Amino acid sequence: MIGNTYLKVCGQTRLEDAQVAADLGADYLGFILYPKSPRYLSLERYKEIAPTLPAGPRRVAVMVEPSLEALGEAIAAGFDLFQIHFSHTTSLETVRAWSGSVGAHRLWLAPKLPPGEDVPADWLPLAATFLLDTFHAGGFGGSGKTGDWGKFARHQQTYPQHTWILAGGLNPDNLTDAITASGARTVDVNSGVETSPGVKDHTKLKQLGDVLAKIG
Ligand SMILES: O=C(O)c1ccccc1NCC(=O)[C@H](O)[C@H](O)COP(=O)(O)O
Repeated sequence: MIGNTYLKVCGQTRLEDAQVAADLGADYLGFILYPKSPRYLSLERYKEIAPTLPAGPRRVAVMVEPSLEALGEAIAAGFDLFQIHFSHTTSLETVRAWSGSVGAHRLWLAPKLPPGEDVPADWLPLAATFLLDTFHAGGFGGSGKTGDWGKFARHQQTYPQHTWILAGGLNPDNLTDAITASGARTVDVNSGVETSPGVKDHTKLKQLGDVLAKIG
């Protein structure tokens, strides 16, 4: 936690970036196990670096519509939390199976919600945490574009028993406005603190830490 805000730094591929994020006070490190992502890290590579990753932050497996087998492999690799991106048309049965597999307390649901669509009430008991990312038709995450901060605020106010994570295009320049407008207590950063996909910009990360400390 930096100030009063929990921080996830996503798209980790390098030990040195994970260390800088941890030194800053990041609560979560995200590893994208999705081959189509430019920040893809194979599970094999994750297992290689896992023993030398900084001890503090919790490790989040970021997956897209995983099979139960793939989810099982991520569980076996020792991740703490499981962030699943998925189409809003995914069946309730599928979401229920993910929840049953990892447990609602370890599941972060990241639905790809088109503008105007809210999180369906049916999904709420299936995960303790929801990550609201920017909708972009061509992909599932890492868009670099900011989303609907008002929609985030409404969900967080309506369902305070859940943890809500704001994602999408956040960077040191817009973070203060984003937190003010959304009321987010947990934020996810990715391309806004990179020099290139999968490579974190240590100067921007430190700037981000300063911004969060100033917000308090
Ligand atoms: O970042 C990706 O490439 C990605 C691809 C597929 C699924 C998820 C992905 N990222 C997950 C995240 O949690 C990102 O941090 C989130 O989408 C925000 O990214 P950005 O807009 O770059 O800040």
